[in-house]
Amino acid sequence: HLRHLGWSSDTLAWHRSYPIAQGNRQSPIDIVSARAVYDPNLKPLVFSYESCASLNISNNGHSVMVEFEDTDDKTAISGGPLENPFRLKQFHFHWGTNRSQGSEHTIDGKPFPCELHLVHWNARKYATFGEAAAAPDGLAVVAVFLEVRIAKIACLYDESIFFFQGTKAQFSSFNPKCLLPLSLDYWTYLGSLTTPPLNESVTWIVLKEPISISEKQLEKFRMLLFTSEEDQRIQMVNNFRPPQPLKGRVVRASFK
Ligand SMILES: CC[C@H](CNC(=O)c1ccc(S(N)(=O)=O)cc1)c1ccc2[nH]ccc2c1
Ligand SMILES: [Zn+2]
Repeated sequence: HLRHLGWSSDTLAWHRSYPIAQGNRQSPIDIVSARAVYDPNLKPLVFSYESCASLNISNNGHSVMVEFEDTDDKTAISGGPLENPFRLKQFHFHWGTNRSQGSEHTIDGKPFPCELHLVHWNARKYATFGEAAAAPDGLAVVAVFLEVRIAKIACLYDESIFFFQGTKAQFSSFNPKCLLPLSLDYWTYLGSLTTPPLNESVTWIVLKEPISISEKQLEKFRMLLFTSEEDQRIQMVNNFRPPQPLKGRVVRASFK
């Protein structure tokens, strides 16, 4: 369990095994809204999540993840900065020990308590997710901020399953459309995976409007564990990478 010195200090050591951690298009970043450039050529985002084929929900050791069947474009995103539809592979979350931290991207230096990532891949150009994850235009991840309000989102957390790393349970026909805010205004920039191997293969699409989560639901995430059954228990919290240098990249906005 020593490997869990705490995610945030781990992230500072990642460059030893993954030198790309100090690359030119790393994620997440702090989005300075005044420096984002409005691009009138950016198209609106289209989420075709109608027929949802969610497969399972699992604790993969660094987040809680819902995986989808991605053998065709039935659950895909198109439009926005993308040339063609990208297929939804999985979604997962990043959160903190308390409300003052947890998200990976920040807006004008402000973090949110939680951030949802909807991970899509370019199945028009690449044969497998793994292949797409290694290509500069292979992945598109939609980031949605979650803020704590007395509201509640569709309960994702099925009490009966996973505390421990490696647990997985059947979780069918969950439609992630209910995880999207009303406004689809977004910022977009070229970046990377925020966990090793940190591949620089992600077109990031960060929605401006957050959705609401209840404190109770956030507490449930914090009950998850990084560790497996036999290990000494370590709470899965603060599984977020801090903002990385922009290195000259421009963030475009789909809205004025
Ligand atoms: C290439 C990495 C991949 C495992 N990692 C991910 O899929 C992933 C996805 C999204 C994010 S985030 N937080 O940026 O949204 C971080 C990591 C991965 C690793 C090994 C593999 N073997 C076959 C396929 C395959 C895929
Ligand atoms: Zn993520």
